[in-house]
Amino acid sequence: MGLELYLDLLSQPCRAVYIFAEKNGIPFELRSVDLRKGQHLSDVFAQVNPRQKVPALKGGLHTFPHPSCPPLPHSMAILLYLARKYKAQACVDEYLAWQHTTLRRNCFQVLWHKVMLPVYLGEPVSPEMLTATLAELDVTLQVLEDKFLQNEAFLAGSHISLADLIAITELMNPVGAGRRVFEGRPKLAAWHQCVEAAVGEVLFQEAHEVILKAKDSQAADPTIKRKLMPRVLSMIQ
Ligand SMILES: N[C@@H](CCC(=O)N[C@@H](CS)C(=O)NCC(=O)O)C(=O)O
Repeated sequence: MGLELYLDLLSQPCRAVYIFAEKNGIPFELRSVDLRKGQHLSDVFAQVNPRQKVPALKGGLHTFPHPSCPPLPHSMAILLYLARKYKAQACVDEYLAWQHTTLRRNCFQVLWHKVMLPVYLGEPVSPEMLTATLAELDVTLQVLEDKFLQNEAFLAGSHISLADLIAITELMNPVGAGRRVFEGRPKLAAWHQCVEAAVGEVLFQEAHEVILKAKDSQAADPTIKRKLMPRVLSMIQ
């Protein structure tokens, strides 16, 4: 059985998995799961990932960890599985350990506070809350630049790695929400260019087309909104 990737490119972990698989020539079938239509809450998708989240990977797991194991539901597990199976693992553990509770959280909150809550779900966010969210992101971006990027071309040295892919797909959340994260940050801006060139402009743009249009999302249908709201609230806290 070949690999099946269940993705919505609105989602950062999905974009990281998608670019990684495409860039490394890993053969897979793309299964689209539209979060804004609530497709992740369908019974069919619950068979794939009982946690009802994307990304999810199915198939091709004959060596990891067992043929009958359930699909991998977590993007880090998927990326590490693909990296180990299909290419040498880069030395990025420190970055991965840091980013999940910092950059991931901040970028996700900026997208939701600036766009997804007010525009898509029609739930206003107070200016104080938005200011605090943006200030937290600024602090985290400074750490990304000073501690991880330093004066190198990429986060883990002179070659692109999973760390860069995960970080850039995170940063495209606030970019998609209209935040100019690279403005006034020449090192991060140069890194962005290096990562985009290494990924390839066409694939980079294709993977980010959805998030760059997130600002133009149609307001959610009330039935879908009712279904999504409890999960959204638990996700953005
Ligand atoms: N830690 C998981 C997070 C997955 C996740 O939160 N996915 C979001 C999209 S970014 C999702 O599917 N949310 C739908 C929901 O929870 O209702 C990973 O990295 O794969």
